[in-house]
Amino acid sequence: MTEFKHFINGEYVASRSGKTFDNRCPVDNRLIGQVHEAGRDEVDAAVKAAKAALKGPWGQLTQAQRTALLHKVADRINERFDEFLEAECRDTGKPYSIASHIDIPRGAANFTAFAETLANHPTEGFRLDTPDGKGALNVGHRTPKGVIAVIAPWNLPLLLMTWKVGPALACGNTVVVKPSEETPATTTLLGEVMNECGVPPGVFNVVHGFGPDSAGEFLTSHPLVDAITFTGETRTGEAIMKAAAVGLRNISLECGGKNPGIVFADCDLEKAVEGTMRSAFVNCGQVCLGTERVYVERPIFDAFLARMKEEVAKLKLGRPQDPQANFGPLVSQEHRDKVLSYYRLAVEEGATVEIGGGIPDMGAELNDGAWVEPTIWTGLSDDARVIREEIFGPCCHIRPFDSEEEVIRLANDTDYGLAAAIWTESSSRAVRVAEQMEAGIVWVNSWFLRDLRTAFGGAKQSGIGREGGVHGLEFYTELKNICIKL
Ligand SMILES: NC(=O)c1ccc[n+]([C@@H]2O[C@H](COP(=O)([O-])OP(=O)(O)OC[C@H]3O[C@@H](n4cnc5c(N)ncnc54)[C@H](O)[C@@H]3O)[C@@H](O)[C@H]2O)c1
Ligand SMILES: O=C/C=C/C=C(\O)C(=O)O
Repeated sequence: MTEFKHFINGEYVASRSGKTFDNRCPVDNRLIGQVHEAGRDEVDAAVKAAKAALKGPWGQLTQAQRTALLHKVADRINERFDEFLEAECRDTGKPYSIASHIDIPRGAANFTAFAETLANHPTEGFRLDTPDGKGALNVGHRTPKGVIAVIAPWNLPLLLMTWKVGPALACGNTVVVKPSEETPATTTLLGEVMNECGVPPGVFNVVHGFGPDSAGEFLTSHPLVDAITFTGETRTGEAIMKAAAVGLRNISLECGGKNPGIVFADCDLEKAVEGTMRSAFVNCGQVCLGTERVYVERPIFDAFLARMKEEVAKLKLGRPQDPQANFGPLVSQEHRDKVLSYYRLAVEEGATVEIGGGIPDMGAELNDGAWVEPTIWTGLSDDARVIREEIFGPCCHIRPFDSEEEVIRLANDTDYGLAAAIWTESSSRAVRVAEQMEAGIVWVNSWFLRDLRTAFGGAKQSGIGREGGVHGLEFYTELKNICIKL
């Protein structure tokens, strides 16, 4: 039985209260271990350790030394690749075949990419004319923001946590991470890696627990936290924004989506099917950028739907270790209840269930797991809740459209604005439509093709701020202008 402790000031520590909660594997619902739940004491100790570390050896490192240290962290994750893979797949149930080429490599790359990008970013300078003719020089000088609270979700635990810890450390901050209560393993393991690499104590801290009235709330309301970066649901983002208002702390919020896929009749049908399949079903549909609303131009609607159904029927459900498996369970029983409630709601709202819609029979050993069938619906009205609310499961609704104008209106008719995917062989149409999408990220003839130098974030209720590349600098550093009179 594994015990997940907090990682504070370079040491694994238990909760003083002795309070723990169960960690279960969604493949078969077996108990993996016990997770210590942080109270205010542990959160306070972690934040104070992070604050103190800013003034310790970490704060004395040059940018080049920090960059080298973060490369070492990435290398060590890669050396311990199999342990990270095993831990991540045990917590989430996702197939090794997927986590081994997305989650774990990106977990390592998030350290190297941001260390390099941020180390090589020029500073701003302006020469100012003055009445005496001698002038002045303005130089932008960046310093770390301080202690960053990182609140992470469960769908891509290592990837989404390091996506924030990487740039935060590259900029010289210290962090206190609160991983999701569903997925404590890889964040805990990263503590060992930090120690092995010689990252000074207090630079990377982890506290476990839930959100409200638990570690999440204690951390985001702690007065010594200088800024909060969050990935998760929009409603949680609202709570975090309120917590950050006290003391006027900065926030970066990456929240939910209800992303459209737009398939034009002039697309390469096979490419569109392959991409839409991934965008709706990879990671059991638990990707914020995933497509839950698919709009297909009427002349190819029947052909597209038929091909999608064929491909869904071929998805291979199985244990993470099964090399053939490309579809795992949802993250938890609780999340399965939510997704199944939408499966029922879709029928009540008048959907035609084209494929799936229920619980698969996985056999005696796996039937207690959080499995659901990959599902396609048609026939819902545009105001159905299933069309408007984020489900975060392996499902999508496919609807025909007749004109570019109509599909732009439909795609944007949502409170969210995270991502969109457009499938067309016409580059002028692709650009025209992409420019009109109310979304932070638009893919043309692809999906989840990520360049870490680019801006990442959401429009409307999908978030506030942009991270990625140099964009994170605005959040992770304080920009000071130094004006030197000559
Ligand atoms: N935009 C993005 O980049 C992105 C990426 C991945 C996931 N997501 C979104 O995340 C959601 C799924 O993840 P989830 O269910 O873990 O999200 P969630 O909002 O339930 O939880 C995220 C984290 O917030 C913590 N939390 C909850 N309430 C809190 C509070 N009041 N104060 C402080 N912390 C609190 C949780 O314990 C967890 O660690 C989906 O909505 C998905 O779209 C967005
Ligand atoms: O579930 C959401 C996935 C987000 C992906 C990233 O943040 C990324 O690729 O950096």
